Amino acid sequence: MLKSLRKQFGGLVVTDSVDLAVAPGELHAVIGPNGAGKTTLINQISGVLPSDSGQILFAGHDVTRLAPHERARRGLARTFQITSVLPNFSALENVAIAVQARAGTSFRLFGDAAAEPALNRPAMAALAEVGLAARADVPAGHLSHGEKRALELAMAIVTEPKLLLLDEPMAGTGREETARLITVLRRLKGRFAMMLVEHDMTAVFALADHISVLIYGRILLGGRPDEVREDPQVVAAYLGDEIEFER
Ligand SMILES: Nc1ncnc2c1ncn2[C@@H]1O[C@H](COP(=O)(O)OP(=O)(O)OP(=O)(O)O)[C@@H](O)[C@H]1O
Repeated sequence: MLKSLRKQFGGLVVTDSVDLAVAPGELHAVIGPNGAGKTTLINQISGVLPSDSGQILFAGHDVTRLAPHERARRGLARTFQITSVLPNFSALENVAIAVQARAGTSFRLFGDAAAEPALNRPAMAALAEVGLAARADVPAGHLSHGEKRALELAMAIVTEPKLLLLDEPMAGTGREETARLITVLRRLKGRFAMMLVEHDMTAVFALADHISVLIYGRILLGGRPDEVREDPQVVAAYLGDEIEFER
C-alpha cells in the first residue's frame, strides 16, 4: 500500500501524493501517458529509488527505507523494462541462478547451478509455467524478444513473490508474443499480487482487476476496467479515440 508517495527530480515532481493499494492476489494495472511517472513509481516501490516522502507498506511492514534486496526478501519481485537475462547462460541456468540468489547460498555464478536438483526442479517448473519448458537448454541470448520477457517472468515467479512488479512486459513484443504473454499472466493471476505498468491497452483490459490512471505523477482515478474505460475524464485526458478496446 502506498501512502502519499512522492518523488522529485530537481524541480520536477514526478510522483505526487500517490495513494494506492494492491489487494492480495489482485492484478493492478497502472496506466498513463509517457512521462507520467509509472516507472519511477515502480522504482520507488522496489527500492531502486528512495522516496522523498510518503510511505510504502508491504505485508504489514513499513518498507519505505529498506534496501531493494531487503524488500525482495520479504516477497517483492520485479521485472525490468530492459531485458536483464544473462545471454550466455541457458534459460534453465538463468532461472536456477534466480533460485540460488533467493536461497542465499554461496553465489556460485559460474558453477553449474542448473545441475543441482534443488535448483533445477523449481527452475524447470517456472519455465513450464511461462511456456518455455522446451527452450530450457537454449542460451538466453538466442531466445526471441518475447521469450526473453517470459524468461524474466520465470526468474521472478521462481522466487515465489507476494507482489510482482511488471514494468512494461509487452514492450517491443509482436502481436503473437503479446497474446502468449497475456495467456501466461492470466494463468498466474491470483497466485500473488501483480502491479502491471503497461502501454498495451489490450493487455491491460484483458488482465487487470483494477486500473489506476496516473497523469503527471498523480492518480487521476482508479476503478474496475469497465469503470475506467467509460470515464469521460480518462478518455479525454489519456485514452482518446486512438485505442480500440476489446470487449
Ligand atoms: N533519474 C531521473 N532524473 C531526472 N528526471 C527523471 C529521472 N527519471 C525519470 N525522470 C523524469 O521523470 C518523468 C517520469 O518518468 P517515468 O520514466 O517515471 O515515466 P513513465 O510514466 O514510466 O514513462 P514511460 O511510459 O515513457 O515509460 C519524466 O519526465 C522523466 O524525464
